[in-house]
Amino acid sequence: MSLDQETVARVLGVDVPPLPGPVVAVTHDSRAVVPGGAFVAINGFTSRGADFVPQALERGAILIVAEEAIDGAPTAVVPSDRVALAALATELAGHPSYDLTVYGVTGTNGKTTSSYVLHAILSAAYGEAATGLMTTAEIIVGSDHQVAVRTTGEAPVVQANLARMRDGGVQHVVLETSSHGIHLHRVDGTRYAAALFTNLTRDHLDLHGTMEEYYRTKRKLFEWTQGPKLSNADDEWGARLAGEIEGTLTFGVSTGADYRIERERRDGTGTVFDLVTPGHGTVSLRIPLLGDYNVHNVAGAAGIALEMGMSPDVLTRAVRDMAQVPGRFERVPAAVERGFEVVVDYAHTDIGLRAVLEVAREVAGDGRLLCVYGAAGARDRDKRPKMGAVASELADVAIITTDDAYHEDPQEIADEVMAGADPSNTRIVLDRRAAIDAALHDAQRGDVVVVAGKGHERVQHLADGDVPFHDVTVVTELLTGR
Ligand SMILES: CC(=O)N[C@H]1[C@@H](OP(=O)(O)OP(=O)(O)OC[C@H]2O[C@@H](n3ccc(=O)[nH]c3=O)[C@H](O)[C@@H]2O)O[C@H](CO)[C@@H](O)[C@@H]1O[C@H](C)C(=O)N[C@@H](C)C(=O)N[C@H](CCC(=O)O)C(=O)O
Ligand SMILES: Nc1ncnc2c1ncn2[C@@H]1O[C@H](COP(=O)(O)OP(=O)(O)OP(=O)(O)O)[C@@H](O)[C@H]1O
Repeated sequence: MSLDQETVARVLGVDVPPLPGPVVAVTHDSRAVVPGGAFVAINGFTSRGADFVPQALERGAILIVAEEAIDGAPTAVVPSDRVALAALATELAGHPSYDLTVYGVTGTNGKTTSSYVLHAILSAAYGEAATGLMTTAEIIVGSDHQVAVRTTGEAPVVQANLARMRDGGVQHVVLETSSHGIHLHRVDGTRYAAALFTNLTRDHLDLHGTMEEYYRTKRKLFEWTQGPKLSNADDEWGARLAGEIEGTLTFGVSTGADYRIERERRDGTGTVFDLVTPGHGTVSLRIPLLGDYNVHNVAGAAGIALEMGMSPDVLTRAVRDMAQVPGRFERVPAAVERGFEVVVDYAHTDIGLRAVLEVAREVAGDGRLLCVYGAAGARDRDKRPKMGAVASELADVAIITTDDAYHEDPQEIADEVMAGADPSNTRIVLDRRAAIDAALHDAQRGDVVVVAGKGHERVQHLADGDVPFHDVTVVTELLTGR
């Protein structure tokens, strides 16, 4: 689709300079401009889009959109660059969300897992070809899986993917919606048919300033959604959300929850629990996932599915048979043959690490728990010693290694983690492959090895550049000698 000058002016609500032809595409990145495209020059956190206008023009941009006039460039001056980006991207894509049923999932933790669970239920109900998923880990369109870059991509990415889904025959889409996505207008123009809120804990305050602002940002998703809305009754902010947004139902173990979790218990490699529902009585669910938090993730997704008219039978089958979520307590099959477990998990904070190690400790039973982990560079240094303390407390053997160090020195990061650790059960092996190898050599029958921090990710970001690295692949290679 392309947009003539009149349409661009209508969509942006401002005057647009004469154009040599229709606008065929829009982007916020000068490096991605195509001839006949529009470039939205965003005033970013670190650089000014205006500085990239010459490059955009060189690449064939016919329109610049910015919050201020730019000398020598055909500019439409708009009140908000990011709002304009989303408006043009949505119009160019033909408002795809209006032809789809979009399920939004938000919250600090559990978004990706809940999104995968909901996607599994939708696939069981409507068929794989009719379902799509956009998460931190993957973008799935029918049977096509692609590794994702952002949780919620920039508006042109979100809209292009929704359009691709619509054009490919998809009808039901789960859209993991981060607070960055909402705050930075990446999902403006997207119509949500249903919304799920998992929980809210301290995070991303660099962007939102206060917890109150962080909460209000997430709440917008519920303000936009016309259809079923479900929130976590066991979470302070989730309970508040249900009280503030009319028509919001709740899930959780709390007595008053509309979808109530009861009789949760471990069952071999999974968990069994009852979901007491408002419309379908008690539904017994068996899930191949461990940990209380996953029972919450499944309960939320299940509640949304039932509210959207899916049957308890489909739901029960779907969650029983669901595949592993990439990088979330993902068990590596090659280890099982050796008589121990290797679990790859995305936990990259002290809270996440504690959650995963507690579950792994239960799985290990009388066996030992080994943990390979590290802290990322370029962000939140406070958590480093805390991660060290948690790993020493819960694991028998802890190996600190390199995560995404970015521009920082991996040794210095490791030393900061070590400062909180107990040196009697912790050592540093900076090379991530060597650290994993050391843990695998040490592991014996009945032990559990947790490789934490990078989950589904396929790249390690280091000062010298990006290096391909995928924990599950590396573990498999080391175990099978390939
Ligand atoms: C903190 C944050 O969200 N930053 C976003 C912000 O970056 P920024 O303002 O620093 O951008 P900038 O580098 O100053 O550049 C300004 C503009 O110049 C453009 N540019 C830049 C260089 C160039 O050569 N040409 C060019 O046109 C950039 O595309 C950008 O539009 O605007 C950029 C584009 O508009 C985003 O890509 C970028 O996301 C960065 C990459 C990021 O890491 N975001 C993370 C924190 C994020 O969004 N995470 C959430 C998940 C959170 C969670 O749940 O854990 C997510 O949804 O993924
Ligand atoms: N409901 C939950 N409550 C608390 N912790 C959780 C919950 N679900 C998952 N976790 C922990 O957080 C980690 C990340 O889970 P998940 O990817 O589902 O969350 P997320 O919100 O999508 O986070 P991200 O956007 O960073 O991927 C898991 O590996 C697990 O350790």
